[in-house]
Amino acid sequence: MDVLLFCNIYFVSGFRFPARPACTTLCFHRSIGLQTEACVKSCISKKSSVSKYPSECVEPITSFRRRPFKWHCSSSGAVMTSKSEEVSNSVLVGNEKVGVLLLNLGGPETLDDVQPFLFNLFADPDIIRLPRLFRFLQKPLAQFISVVRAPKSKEGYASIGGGSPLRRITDQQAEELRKSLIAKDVPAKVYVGMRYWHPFTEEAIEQIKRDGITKLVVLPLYPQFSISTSGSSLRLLEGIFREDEYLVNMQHTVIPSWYQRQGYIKAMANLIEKELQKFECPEKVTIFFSAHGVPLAYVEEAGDPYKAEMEECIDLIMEELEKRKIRNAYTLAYQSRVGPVEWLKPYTDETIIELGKKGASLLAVPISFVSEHIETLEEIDVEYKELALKSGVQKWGRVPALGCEPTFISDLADAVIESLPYVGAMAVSNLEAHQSLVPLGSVEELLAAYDSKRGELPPPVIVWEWGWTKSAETWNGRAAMLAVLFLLVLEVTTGQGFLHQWGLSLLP
Ligand SMILES: C=CC1=C(C)c2cc3[nH]c(cc4nc(cc5[nH]c(cc1n2)c(C)c5CCC(=O)O)C(CCC(=O)O)=C4C)c(C)c3C=C
Ligand SMILES: [Fe+2]
Repeated sequence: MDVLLFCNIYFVSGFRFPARPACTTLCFHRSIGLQTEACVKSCISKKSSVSKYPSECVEPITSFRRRPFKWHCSSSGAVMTSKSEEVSNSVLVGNEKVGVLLLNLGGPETLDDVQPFLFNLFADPDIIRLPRLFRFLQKPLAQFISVVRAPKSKEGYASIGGGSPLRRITDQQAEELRKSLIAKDVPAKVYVGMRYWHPFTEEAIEQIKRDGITKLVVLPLYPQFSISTSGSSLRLLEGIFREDEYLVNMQHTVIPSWYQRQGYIKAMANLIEKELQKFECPEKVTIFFSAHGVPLAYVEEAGDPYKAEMEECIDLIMEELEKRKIRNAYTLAYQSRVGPVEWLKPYTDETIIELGKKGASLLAVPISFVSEHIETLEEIDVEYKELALKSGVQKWGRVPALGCEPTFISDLADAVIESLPYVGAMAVSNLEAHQSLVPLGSVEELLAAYDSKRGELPPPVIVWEWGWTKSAETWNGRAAMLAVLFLLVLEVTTGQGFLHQWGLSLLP
């Protein structure tokens, strides 16, 4: 059986995030992203007719209270700096030192890094999710898949200069954010913590401890929340926090997603507007949003808010463009699927072919990530462009990733500043409640907040259905795994199993 298929069965069967009642603190914090009003507005005023995705909307959270406030450097009004390098990069509110932790994916810096990077990625239980009973297989499986996939990935990285630009760009973003915060009278030290490659999140945390940071804002560099990206990084962080005495006492807060922020939306609209001008007839161009995909089961079974946030984000960008009298056709598709299971649809390649048949001109907009990376530089700029031109697309263009675009960086700084008054507010109550130490609760609670309407998530497989159905596939997969496990145990304990009979005994 294809190993990826085998694993992907458990993308379906393994996921379950028990929903808990949405807590007010979670919703409250979402005010940093100005989520609810914007969402309702965008749902009411969907004017564009060519959107290919269902026009549903994230349910506004009823317990939300917008608390209008203006950031004052501290309640005492004092922002203290010191001459020492360590302290000069930190804001002291009273005696507190402030840090910002940017979370990102990380990428291989050389071709030799590719396989170990892939191993780290596939060893992540939020990327390949095995049921508890089979967790011991996570690392061997990750080893196998990473070795099998490495040659293809290496080709891609070789074609973009032999490594990922992610570390360089994220470091630049961190530096620009630091400068922007200083310019806004909020000096803070900015750290980068990658999930799958250097500098690892653990390394960033060690530095945070060495620097004696006492107030931390955690900011995933993904505009939209997904279990597989921000969720995975937050889960890791939660584990680190739980086991560390220093971190237990450090006040912190998390900005889980920020796609709805005005500054981000405006920055995206600016880039799109500028690229459209490069076409002969800008108004005839279809704006083609291409988001990184996730397996469908993440959204349908696990309640990942990623798809809903993506759609809302695009509505907000189109509304902003409309205000500028730009009323182009637009569409959203999902790219970069891995393995044979169903991912979010429509797929980018299939959509390009469809639009090519109509002779459209396309402006590709990478939407789920804020730096250039292998999937913009290779997949979009080379593979999809080639496919587009071959399929009849008239003209092709691509909007650059945001990188260090000033409006965007300034908005990230504003998000950090707006979150500061809440740093620690939740950590204390969490501590008292002996709950998660990452504010906004655990990832499960975070998801529950996004999923407030449904209350309880349906189990992955509700009832048995006859025929070639998802439930049949899942249960067959589970039965097959159990049978293999049983036979292996038999083999090892008795030395008389099927391998022995075939002359392939595991025992000497
Ligand atoms: C929001 C962005 C991303 C989501 C969602 C996401 C989910 C996801 N990814 C994989 C598998 C792979 N991703 C790889 C690289 C990669 N992924 C993202 C972003 C998201 N992934 C980025 C920005 C990058 C590129 C990093 C870089 O080095 O430039 C790779 C490795 C590259 C390759 O071999 O294609 C894999 C594999 C899964 C399975 C998944 C959801 C479950
Ligand atoms: Fe990915």
